[in-house]
Amino acid sequence: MQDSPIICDVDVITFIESAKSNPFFHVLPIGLALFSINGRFIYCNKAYLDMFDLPEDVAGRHVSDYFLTGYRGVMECLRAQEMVICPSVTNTSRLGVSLRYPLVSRTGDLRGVLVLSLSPRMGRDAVLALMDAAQTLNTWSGQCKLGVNGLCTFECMVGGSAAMKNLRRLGRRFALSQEPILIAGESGTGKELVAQSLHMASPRADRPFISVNCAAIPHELMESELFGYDKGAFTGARAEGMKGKFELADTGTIFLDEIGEQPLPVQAKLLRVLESGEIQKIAHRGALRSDFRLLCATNRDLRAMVMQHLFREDLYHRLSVFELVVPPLRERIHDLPMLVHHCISQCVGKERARGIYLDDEVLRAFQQNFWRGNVRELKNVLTYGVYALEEGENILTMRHLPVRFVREIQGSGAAGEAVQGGAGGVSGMLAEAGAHAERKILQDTLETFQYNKVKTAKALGISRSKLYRKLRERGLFSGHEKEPRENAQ
Ligand SMILES: Nc1ncnc2c1ncn2[C@@H]1O[C@H](COP(=O)(O)OP(=O)(O)OP(=O)(O)O)[C@@H](O)[C@H]1O
Repeated sequence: MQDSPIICDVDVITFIESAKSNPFFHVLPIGLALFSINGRFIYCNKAYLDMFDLPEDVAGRHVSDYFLTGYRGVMECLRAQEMVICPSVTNTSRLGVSLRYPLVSRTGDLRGVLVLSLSPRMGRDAVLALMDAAQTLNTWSGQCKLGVNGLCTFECMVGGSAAMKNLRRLGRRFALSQEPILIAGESGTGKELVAQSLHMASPRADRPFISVNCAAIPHELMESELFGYDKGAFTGARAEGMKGKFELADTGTIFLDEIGEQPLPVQAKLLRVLESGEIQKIAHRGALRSDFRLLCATNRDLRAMVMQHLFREDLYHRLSVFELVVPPLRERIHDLPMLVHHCISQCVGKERARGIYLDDEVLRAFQQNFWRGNVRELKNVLTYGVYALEEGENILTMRHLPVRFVREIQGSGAAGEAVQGGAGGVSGMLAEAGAHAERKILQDTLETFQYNKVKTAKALGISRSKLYRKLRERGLFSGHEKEPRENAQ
């Protein structure tokens, strides 16, 4: 797979004439379409027509006559002259996954767009595997592009670990439903990116995405922000009234970040909106309807909040029909090299990033660090490090990293081994190698059993409490879950 344009010497018309008369294109199970530089259909094979239920005489019609997101995809591919992957949704709700390549002649002239489409009905697993492959290649080639409206997509989210693959796999499936999704995970793990990716993988991808950070809104303003108000609602209100976020999200998605920060009275109103689909705008006679899809995120333990009567139980159950847990960075340390590459590229551009390396000591320290601030912390440390490089320097060493970060990892037992490197002679090196091997075994077994601690402990032949102890020693414990009592199995 490549992101650069496909260079074609073959005349597009000649290609179409031979495609039309070649039975191979009629039996090909992959949808294939060609668009002109104005976004008009030039050619579609049978699989494409069937997949999207298009008429046989579609040639000459514009992509926007039939497609919602597909339209934006083709036009973005023409504009940016880069590969664009995102779902194709027709205005009759037929769904496929499409890869769009710009066709450029040797002299650099844009000739059109070649679209390859796969139908989820052809085998969802095959479609997901293809999208994962595209994602991995995109990340490594530094070509990770945001979606057509600047939002992140699952293909752009960096990470090839089993945990991230599982997150993407479930996310793409859940995205197709209309039910709310609760995104849980520590701060800085990428919950907001997951929310954007869910929207982009949903049939509403071309519709509004309204993001609300509940922690940033004072409690007394929350109701008016979410549900809006009519003119003259209260002193200090805008004379013309204000649309609430739910109203703005009509036909699209509303994302409530830090949902755990909602005050109880607003939680009650939220539940009513979810159950009835009706919004009660302040000082408005009657109710308004809004067709929204709700996504929420939290870094708090909502179940514990329910027990403490800080979060409504009925709302919790309504929100958590689908729950996606974004794993902390230390539980997907295999993603570290990819993320490092991605963060440095974002900082200095992909050309310069290719020449920047981490020395072994830094790499070991990174692998063994607890990463309390997750990807956000990694990004900050690398940004500091890259700017601390002197002109002509290419290798990031410990002396380029923030003093606070270095002190922290020197203070933590696990990372101490990393920072001191082989300074402890043969026995130090053996201890380090042993710790490294143990960490790898723990990590691999956790991934094999999808982070199920009971199964992992059983497979390793140790008690659950010993497993937790080992995870903590090797910097793999998320601290999110409750630990079993000593002797518990
Ligand atoms: N898988 C990823 N690929 C690329 N960048 C990522 C990934 N995960 C996180 N990031 C980056 O890390 C930073 C934090 O991500 P984000 O804001 O989505 O986290 P969050 O979990 O919503 O945090 P918070 O709970 O504090 O709101 C962002 O700069 C984001 O771009």
